[in-house]
Amino acid sequence: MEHYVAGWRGLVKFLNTLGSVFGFISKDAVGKVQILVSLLKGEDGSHYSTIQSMVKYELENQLVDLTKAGAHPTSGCRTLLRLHRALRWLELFLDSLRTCSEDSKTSVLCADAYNKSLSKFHPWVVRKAAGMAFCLLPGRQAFFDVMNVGTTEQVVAMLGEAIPLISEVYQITEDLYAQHNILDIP
Ligand SMILES: CCCCCCCCCCCCC/C=C/[C@@H](O)[C@H](COP(=O)(O)O)NC(=O)CCCCCCCCCCCCCCC
Repeated sequence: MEHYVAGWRGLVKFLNTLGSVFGFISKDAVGKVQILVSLLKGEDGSHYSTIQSMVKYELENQLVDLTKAGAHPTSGCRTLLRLHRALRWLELFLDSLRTCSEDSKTSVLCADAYNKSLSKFHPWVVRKAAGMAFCLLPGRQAFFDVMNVGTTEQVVAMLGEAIPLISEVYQITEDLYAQHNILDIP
């Protein structure tokens, strides 16, 4: 969990460098990261050291709203699920950045990745706002420059190393949630 949270903090930091139009996205992600940190640092923190132990603890103690929103709007399971769904978007987006041609538009790649993943969990108004924000993404080269990794080849190589790790984390979480039937927490 500590590493999961640290990873998200790094992503949010990067997102913040892209400008204030992404503020509403960053704010939501920060809020969710903050919920997980509070659980991890709270008095029941020992149960939150791994995603597996969190799921077990919260389910065994009825700390999750399973069918309709209720007493536990900020459960660890619900909160992490929101970030988990966003991780799938990230995986698709980074993979398209890695393999795209020089003249590809990041806004289109980002919107395609979003439409294939996270968008299905969002209401119309959020989808619209996200679509508008995507249009303001820097172009491919400028985007690579802010990543501050080096040449395009170095960025592509870094993404080639990072994406399989993101996929692995995504898959482990997805399998765990599927096994406990908690992929639809409201
Ligand atoms: C680089 C471009 C960044 C575009 C980000 C794409 C994701 C678009 C997400 C739009 C979310 C809008 C904000 C509102 C979300 C919430 O309604 C919704 C549901 O929560 P609720 O059930 O508590 O209400 N929240 C979510 O789905 C969680 C969204 C978390 C988004 C985190 C995005 C982090 C982006 C990190 C970018 C890093 C790029 C790295 C490139 C090297």
